[in-house]
Amino acid sequence: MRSLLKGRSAWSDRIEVDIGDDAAVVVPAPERSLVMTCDTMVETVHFLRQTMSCRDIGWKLLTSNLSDIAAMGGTPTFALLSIAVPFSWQTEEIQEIYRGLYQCADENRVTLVGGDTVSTPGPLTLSLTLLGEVSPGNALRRSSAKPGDVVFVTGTVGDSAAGLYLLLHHPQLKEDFPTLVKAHTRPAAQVSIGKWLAESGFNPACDDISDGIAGEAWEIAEASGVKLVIEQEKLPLTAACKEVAKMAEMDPYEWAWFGGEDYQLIGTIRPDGWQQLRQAALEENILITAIGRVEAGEPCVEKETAGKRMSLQQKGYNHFADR
Ligand SMILES: Nc1ncnc2c1ncn2[C@@H]1O[C@H](COP(=O)(O)OP(=O)(O)OP(=O)(O)O)[C@@H](O)[C@H]1O
Ligand SMILES: Cc1ncc(C[n+]2csc(CCOP(=O)(O)O)c2C)c(N)n1
Ligand SMILES: [Mg+2]
Ligand SMILES: [Mg+2]
Ligand SMILES: [Mg+2]
Repeated sequence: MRSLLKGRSAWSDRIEVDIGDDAAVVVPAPERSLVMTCDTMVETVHFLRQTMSCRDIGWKLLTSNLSDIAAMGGTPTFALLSIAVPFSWQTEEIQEIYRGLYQCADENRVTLVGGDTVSTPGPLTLSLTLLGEVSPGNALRRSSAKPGDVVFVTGTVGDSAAGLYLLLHHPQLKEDFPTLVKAHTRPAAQVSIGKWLAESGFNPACDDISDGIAGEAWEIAEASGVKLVIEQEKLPLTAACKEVAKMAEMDPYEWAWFGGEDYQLIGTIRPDGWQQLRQAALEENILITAIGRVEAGEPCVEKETAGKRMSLQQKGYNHFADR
C-alpha cells in the first residue's frame, strides 16, 4: 500500500523532508500565515459503495478540505492522509482512492507529504489534514458580517442533495442527470474566489457550505452578532434539481437550505465590494448571486419568500442528531 506514495510530482520546492521519514518537513513561506484544517469521511456516513466510486471518494475528501481553506481565503499547499482500511477493501480499491485524491491534488497544486495507514474492524475511514497559507491578517472569518452588507453565494445549491437522492433511490436515472451526480461525487471547491475575497481589502465574512446554506448562514449571523435576511427566490437552484425534486415530491428548497455538501461559499461584503466581486467572478466565469442582506439586530437568519419574512430553521447536517 505504501508504494502508492512513491514517485509523485511535488507542487512545492519547499519540501525539506518528503514522505518516507518519521515526519515531513517543509520550509514555511516567508511573510505568510499558516491555515490548517482537517475533515474526515466514513463509509456509511459520507458514502456507500453505490453512491461513490473509489476515485470519487479520494477526490471528494480533498475537496471538503479545500473548501475550508477556500472559506478562509487561503491557498492550499500540503496534505496528510490518515486511512483506516477494513479487510473487506482490496488494495486496488485503495489505489483508486489515491488516484482520485491525486487528480484533485494536481488540479489544485497540493502535495501529499505524509499520513498514516492502519487496519480497522470498522468501516473505511479517511481523515485528511490540509495546510494552506494566507497573507497575515487577511484570513476570512465568519465574524466579519456588518449591517448593510450584501449576502452572496457562489455556484448553485441543492444539486448535491438531489444527486444523492438519485444515487440512493433511482440509480437507473444517473445518466439523465449527470450534473447532479457530479455535484455529489466530484464537487470542486471555490478556492480562487476565496483568495480574491481575502485579498480584496473589504474584510468580507465567509463560510463554506458543507452542512447546508441555512446552517452556515446561522454560523455567520451568530459569529458576527447580526441578522441575515435571505430571499428564498434568489437562491440559485438548477432546473435539474427542481426536476428531480418534483419527481421525488420534494421541495427543492429543502435540499438547497438543508441538504449540504455543495462546497460553495456563502459570505457577506459591502455593497461597493459586491460590485467588484461580481465583476471578478464574471471574469473567471464563476456564478455568484446576491441572495440577501445583513441587518442590525439579534443574531438570527430570516428567510423572505413572496414578500413575507419568517425565521429560518437553524438546522443543517448533524452527525449527532439522534443522540
Ligand atoms: N474534534 C475537534 N477537535 C478540535 N477542533 C475541532 C474538532 N472538531 C472541529 N474542530 C474545529 O471547530 C471548528 C469548526 O469545525 P467544523 O468541523 O464544525 O467546521 P467545518 O469543517 O467547516 O464543517 P464540516 O466538518 O461540517 O465540513 C474548526 O476550527 C475545527 O478545526
Ligand atoms: C450515504 C450518504 N448518506 C448521507 C449523506 C449526506 N451527508 C453525509 S455527511 C454530510 C455533511 C457533510 O459532512 P461533514 O459534516 O462531516 O463535513 C451530508 C450532507 C451522504 N453523503 N452519503
Ligand atoms: Mg470539519
Ligand atoms: Mg467549513
Ligand atoms: Mg458537518
